Amino acid sequence: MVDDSLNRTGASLLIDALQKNGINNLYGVVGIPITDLARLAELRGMKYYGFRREDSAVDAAAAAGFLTKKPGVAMTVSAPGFLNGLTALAQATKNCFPLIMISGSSERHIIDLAQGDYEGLDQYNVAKPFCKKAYRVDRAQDVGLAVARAIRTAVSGRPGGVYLDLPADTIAQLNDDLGEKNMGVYKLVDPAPLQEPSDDAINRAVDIIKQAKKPLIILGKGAAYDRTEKQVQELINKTDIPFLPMSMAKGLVPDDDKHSAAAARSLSLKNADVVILIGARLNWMLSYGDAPQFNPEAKFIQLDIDATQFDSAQKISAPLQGDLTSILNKLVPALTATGYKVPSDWLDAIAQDTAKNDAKFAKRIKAGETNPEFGYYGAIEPINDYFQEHPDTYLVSEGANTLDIGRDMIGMKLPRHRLDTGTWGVMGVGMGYAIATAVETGKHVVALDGDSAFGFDGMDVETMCRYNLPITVVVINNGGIYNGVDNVVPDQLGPTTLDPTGRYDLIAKAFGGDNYYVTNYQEMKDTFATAVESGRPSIINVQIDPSMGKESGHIGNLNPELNLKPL
Ligand SMILES: Cc1ncc(Cc2csc(CCOP(=O)(O)OP(=O)(O)O)c2C)c(N)n1
Ligand SMILES: [Mg+2]
Repeated sequence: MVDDSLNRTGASLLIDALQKNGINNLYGVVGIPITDLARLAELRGMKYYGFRREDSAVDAAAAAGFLTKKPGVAMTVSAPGFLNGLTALAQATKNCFPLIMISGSSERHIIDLAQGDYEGLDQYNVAKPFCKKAYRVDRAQDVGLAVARAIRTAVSGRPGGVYLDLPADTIAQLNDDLGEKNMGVYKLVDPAPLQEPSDDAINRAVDIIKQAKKPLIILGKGAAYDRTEKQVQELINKTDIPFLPMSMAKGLVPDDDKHSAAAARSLSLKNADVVILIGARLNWMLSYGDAPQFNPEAKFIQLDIDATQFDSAQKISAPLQGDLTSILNKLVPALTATGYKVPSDWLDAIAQDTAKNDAKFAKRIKAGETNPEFGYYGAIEPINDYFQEHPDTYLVSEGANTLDIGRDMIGMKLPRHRLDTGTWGVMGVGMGYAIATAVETGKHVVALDGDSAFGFDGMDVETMCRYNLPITVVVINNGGIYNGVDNVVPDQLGPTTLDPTGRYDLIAKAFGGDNYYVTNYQEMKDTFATAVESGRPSIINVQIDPSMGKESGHIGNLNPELNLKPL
């Protein structure tokens, strides 16, 4: 009798269930009790990517979810490993990225009697506030169903993070309760069912838009995630309605499309009389839709998969609930059938403001090429030039000034090619996001980091080198969080001070990657394409002047100012 007991273990059933549902990449940090589980996954043909810290691994799985629309899957050990992954689980849920975080855990009776297990923690209950749903699977026979539930929960409705609690006992437990044929593992049917809005809802929205004198479309990362580029481009081309992309929606419509209002952001928000939110939430990033940023008379139309997003901060005059593609497949023909076109004076106003702001920005960029105090503009212009020539390169970015100036300077032409710190502005997502992007797409990835941001997960440069991934990390070193000079007590290290001349690039060299060090525009211009085109893991350390950078970049207004006077 062939001993097929391994095939009936919880571990084997977990791997079968993931593979049967088209999931073949695992991101994690092993240890008790998941090391053999990871080995078995590799034996069964899955690709396991081992990281140096769990938040990077879970961030990687989250980015995989955003890029593929299938849940990314991360695995951690119990307690400390689980807790390290929790920030990334919460971040994925906040960003609506589909993710399943699986953590080894303890037997219920040991936890519930507080008997003090090795790395014992009530993870199932700790996880609940930080994810869309938490599930615990105590019996091997339930593993197939647990994976099915986790996948469906992660991708259906508003996507997000799901926690799957996997006690050590379940991993090795044999499933003797089901027939040889049906081990409880199956391929889900329609994990994320389409949801269409009613005709009434569509007509209500059309009636409002066709009266609009100054409409504006705001594209959120939800519109990028749901692959709405075809419908959105048609909507814009047929009506001429101008658009504003939020950062991870950049490229859904090419940033250089003539309908972009990005360079006239203030004017377009302040004057729009109808604002059409497509997968974008009226949260802090859009000043909750309040004046003075927005027109107090503006009417809001919102397209979202989750009705609870409506009226989160403003009255929504035309709520459209459903998956964005289904909504747009009804809305676009209904609106274009009316023959509606935006009045030319609105387009002219945006075009004039765009020309004025673009001219100012161009001057700042030009000056950056020769500024003796080398700064962000001279450092990032070569990156933008490269992306205009090679739009199928992916960009991951984090930092404050580095993030904000990079977002304004680097035009994207393709959807889902930019990932960044998202709704929460979490530092330390860069390496995980970059590694998963390289793994999932096979394309060249540029990770544009501030020196502080890079410090959160820089050890995963070793991971990037170990898998020999085509990632070019650009560390903009201004010697600090925001800059290297804001110090209130002279001659001592301040709260935002970092090493002003540190050589972050040598970290790549330490692990077999390539390293570059630039101190001016021309050196960056000569170096950047070489590094990316090499297809090798590398770090470019860009040494800029420590005086460069504002407190908190473009969101300094959020800081409670104490108006301190330096000594
Ligand atoms: C997990 C977490 N901890 C702290 C913070 C607070 C923060 C926001 S931005 C930032 C780094 C800014 O410095 P950097 O050098 O990266 O960029 P630059 O402006 O170009 O100098 C920090 C620490 C956040 N957002 N997340
Ligand atoms: Mg910095």
